[in-house]
Amino acid sequence: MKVTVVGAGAVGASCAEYIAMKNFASEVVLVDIKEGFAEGKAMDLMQTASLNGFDTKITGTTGDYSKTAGSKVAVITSGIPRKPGMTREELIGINAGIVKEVAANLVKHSPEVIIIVVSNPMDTMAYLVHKTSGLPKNKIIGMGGALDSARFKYRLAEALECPISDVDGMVIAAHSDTGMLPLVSKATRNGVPVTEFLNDEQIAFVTEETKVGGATLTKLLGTSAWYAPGAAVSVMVQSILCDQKKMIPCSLLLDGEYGQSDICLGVPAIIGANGVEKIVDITLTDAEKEKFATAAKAVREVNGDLKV
Ligand SMILES: NC(=O)c1ccc[n+]([C@@H]2O[C@H](COP(=O)([O-])OP(=O)(O)OC[C@H]3O[C@@H](n4cnc5c(N)ncnc54)[C@H](O)[C@@H]3O)[C@@H](O)[C@H]2O)c1
Ligand SMILES: O=C(O)C[C@H](O)C(=O)O
Repeated sequence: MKVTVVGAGAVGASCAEYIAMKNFASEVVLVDIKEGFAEGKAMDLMQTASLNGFDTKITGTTGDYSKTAGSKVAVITSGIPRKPGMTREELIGINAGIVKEVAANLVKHSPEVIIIVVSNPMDTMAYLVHKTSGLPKNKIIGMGGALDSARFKYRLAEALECPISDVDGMVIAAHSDTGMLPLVSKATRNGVPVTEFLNDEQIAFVTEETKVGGATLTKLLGTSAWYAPGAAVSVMVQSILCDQKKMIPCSLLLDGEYGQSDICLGVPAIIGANGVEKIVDITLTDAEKEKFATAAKAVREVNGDLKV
């Protein structure tokens, strides 16, 4: 099955690379606006195929969406990333126009496509695609929670001084420095709540470092991260293409779930061949419910800046 990745920059190329390396898609089409850039990235990646042992065909195009026709999944990574000191929300002015136009082009050539939105501010960009693309709500999925949960597990393993494969945990709510909600109450090491091993100070550290995970990397790299974002997208694409029905926190259009409507926010969902198969309703503590509502309020304010 064919996957399109729009934006052949840092994140887009990383998505294509991880998808190809996992060998579950027949073709990945990279699209970029910069002349020759997607073609060059595709050729470079294809020259890793014999070395890395994959058969996925990677092609590139400068803006020719006819080459994306018949895509089962399309990933939108086009747009600008933040620089150190910026918030993701500051990117809305440039990225909203790009995301809206890209989504329209994708749907024109692949009316049945499932879109994964990556460009920031992601929750608002996912909402924009819902408002403008005409796709049903199960076919628009924002990527944030998969990445933020991976960062949560990284910080938990560091604090627990244990292998990452020992830990489990999930981050929901907004993909923003302040609106992320790492679910400490549900995080475990081999099924044992992490609260049995970590004190309040350690938990506060893990929580805060998870929330500012993207900002920390942006400060270190001078631009935002790409390896873990690409890997997170590849997990979501695989769950769709292989109908794995994995439970992944994603930014989805809510219609009463978690007390919110007409907004995209990170919630656990079953991701399979139909895109969003089901939003999973989990019990939150009162404090978590309050934080979820506060995150929703902030995202609503950003959504208010959209001209839709
Ligand atoms: N949701 C997440 O978890 C997450 C994670 C990492 C990055 N991001 C976001 O992803 C976006 C991309 O980040 P990056 O580091 O890859 O940036 P980048 O600058 O490396 O790549 C972006 C690419 O988009 C291309 N582009 C711009 N306008 C386009 C258009 N109209 N059509 C096709 N291509 C177009 C650019 O030419 C560029 O190659 C940013 O908005 C960033 O904030 C989100
Ligand atoms: O931090 C960013 O701006 C990019 C992305 O949202 C991330 O979390 O890595």
